Amino acid sequence: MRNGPLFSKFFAPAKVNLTLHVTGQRKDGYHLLDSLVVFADVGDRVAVREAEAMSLDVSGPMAAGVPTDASNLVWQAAALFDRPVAITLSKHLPAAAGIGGGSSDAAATLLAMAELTGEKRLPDGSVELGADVRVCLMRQAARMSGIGEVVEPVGNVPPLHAVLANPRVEVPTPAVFKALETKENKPMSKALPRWQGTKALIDWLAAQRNDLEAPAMAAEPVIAEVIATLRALPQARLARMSGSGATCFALFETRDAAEAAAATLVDTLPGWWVTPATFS
Ligand SMILES: C[C@@](CO)(OP(=O)(O)O)[C@H](O)COP(=O)(O)OP(=O)(O)OC[C@H]1O[C@@H](n2ccc(N)nc2=O)[C@H](O)[C@@H]1O
Ligand SMILES: Nc1ncnc2c1ncn2[C@@H]1O[C@H](COP(=O)(O)OP(=O)(O)O)[C@@H](O)[C@H]1O
Repeated sequence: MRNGPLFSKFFAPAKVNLTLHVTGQRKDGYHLLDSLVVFADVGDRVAVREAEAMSLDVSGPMAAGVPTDASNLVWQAAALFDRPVAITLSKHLPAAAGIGGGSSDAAATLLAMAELTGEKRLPDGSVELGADVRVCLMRQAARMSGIGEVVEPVGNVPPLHAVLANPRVEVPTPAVFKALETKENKPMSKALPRWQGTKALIDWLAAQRNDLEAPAMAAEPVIAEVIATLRALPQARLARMSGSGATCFALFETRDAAEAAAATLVDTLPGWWVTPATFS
């Protein structure tokens, strides 16, 4: 007996680590993090439809190279529900890019499957699909700690206007963590400030870090070029890498400034993936 709709679809927003402090390493090798995470108004799209057998169709401008079999996280997420579905995944985010494509797609699939099946609880194994899946299920600004399993919503993050840029090099997350020299770095302040608007948030962010920037740049020197290029954009207030890279973001005080800067980059660097975005 079915107890949900025949079809369900969810947006899978890009996850952006505004800060990423690596504060230690567990015995099993996983790293302890302290990260302020936000979500963008750009992302992938996932849809699931009841079917006789599992299938996956991957399309969209960033589909090239994304697995179309059971190794895709959307397939693994849907399979946890024990109900065959036809999945369609429209890729707009670059893969292996530090903006959680796989984790956000997995979270969107879990939400779509829960709607389709009428399940109130997510199946065992859901958050183990990836370290970022828990925060991606929340889909709102959050402070993420532990190895990604501790997620607290942060309610007072003012909207941020940004340009996201990726030089189209894939950076494997494990290699970047492995190359990080100092594993024990300072966390963010215990209590986060109550930012009075976008400018105050950007000023505070400027004093925070992404500890994975240095090892990612050592592996892919073009990331330093991306950050320098973003920093030099008119009205850019801050440029930083997200996650383990190679996607970087520049922050602006207005959406108009972000859109104008993105248009300049698209013209001068046609080989890069570039988009204006608003984070919340
Ligand atoms: C670095 C972060 C920051 O948000 O983002 P991305 O660069 O992936 O977007 C995440 O912690 C990544 O999350 P995710 O990409 O889901 O990680 P997983 O697939 O679970 O782990 C990939 C590998 O990264 C390393 N890893 C991941 C998370 C963590 N806290 N410590 C680690 O050392 C481990 O080597 C692990 O095998
Ligand atoms: N739905 C998916 N989208 C992108 N990559 C996926 C997906 N499912 C599995 N992968 C695999 O996961 C790897 C990491 O991709 P992704 O999750 O986008 O990166 P990151 O860990 O940097 O956020 C890719 O190289 C790809 O082979």
